[in-house]
Amino acid sequence: MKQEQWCVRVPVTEGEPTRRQLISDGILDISLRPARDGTDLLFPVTDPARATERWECVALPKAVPLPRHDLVGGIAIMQDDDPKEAEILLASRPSIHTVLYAETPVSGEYRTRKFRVLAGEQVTVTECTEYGMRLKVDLEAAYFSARLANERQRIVSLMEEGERVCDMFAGVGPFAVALAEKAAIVIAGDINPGAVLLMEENVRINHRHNVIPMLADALHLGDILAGDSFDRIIMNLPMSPVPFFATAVRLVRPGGTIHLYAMQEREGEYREMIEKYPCTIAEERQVRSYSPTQHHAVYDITRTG
Ligand SMILES: C[S@@+](CC[C@H](N)C(=O)[O-])C[C@H]1O[C@@H](n2cnc3c(N)ncnc32)[C@H](O)[C@@H]1O
Repeated sequence: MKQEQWCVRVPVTEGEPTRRQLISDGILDISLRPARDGTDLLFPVTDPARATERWECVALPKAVPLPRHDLVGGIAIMQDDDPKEAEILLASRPSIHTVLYAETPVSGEYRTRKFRVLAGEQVTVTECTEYGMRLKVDLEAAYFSARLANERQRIVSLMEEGERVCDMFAGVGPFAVALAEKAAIVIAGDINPGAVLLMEENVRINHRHNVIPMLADALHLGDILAGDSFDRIIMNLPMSPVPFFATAVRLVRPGGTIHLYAMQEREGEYREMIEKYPCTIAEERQVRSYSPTQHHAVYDITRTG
């Protein structure tokens, strides 16, 4: 659609410096495309006093603001229950196949949510990529959050080649598969059979030959893996890690590391509990903020004795 507007005429050779000047003066009309007339360019402006003439310019399509959402592979999870906005979101990128709304918060032993499809395909399954790793997820069947992607890479960077690793709450296997790049072996347990099935698939599609997915209650890992000891333990059950910490200490070798993830309101909240064991805290860091009062923290803990 064409629209008449005040314009500044300049030779094409002066186009770029003029465009920059008009932007810095705050008078370039960005809703219209600059026009060409022979060897001249006409920049639409909002200030008639700076214009040389009126000219017809083509209107640019307006950028549609997208509703707030999280992306996991081809699934967008919207924060509002709004099917009309969901259709806009679905149309915004060809890679989005489904738009979901979470009907419940993350809850229960499996840390899952119930979803309703607002637009697109009736599925909760998708595949995402994280630092080259492919992950098949089913957002309703098993917990998954893409927000720990950087944290997983931090742990990989701390590792030595050939470590023995145990991931006590492995979910669909994002830590296990990522850490397997450097580890000799990763034992990866979860209590949710749906998560373990997806983890097996993720191990396979990423061609890992050193991950053992295991359907197991972490409380029993001390007995299941009796006699084994590990260089590194991942404990990512941030809402309730305390009952499992004794098992983690039992599984890690002296000098080895436990990464304990915890949801906390104040810094150092878990320090006293940790220091009841033969352990020192090498580092405590905030991974991400979770709510106005809580943040997801990680304690890097060394077993001393
Ligand atoms: C917060 S999720 C973390 C999953 C995964 N580590 C990740 O980063 O995506 C916690 C996982 O612990 C599992 N879980 C809960 N209680 C458990 C238990 N007693 N033993 C083993 N796994 C458990 C849940 O099924 C869930 O998959």
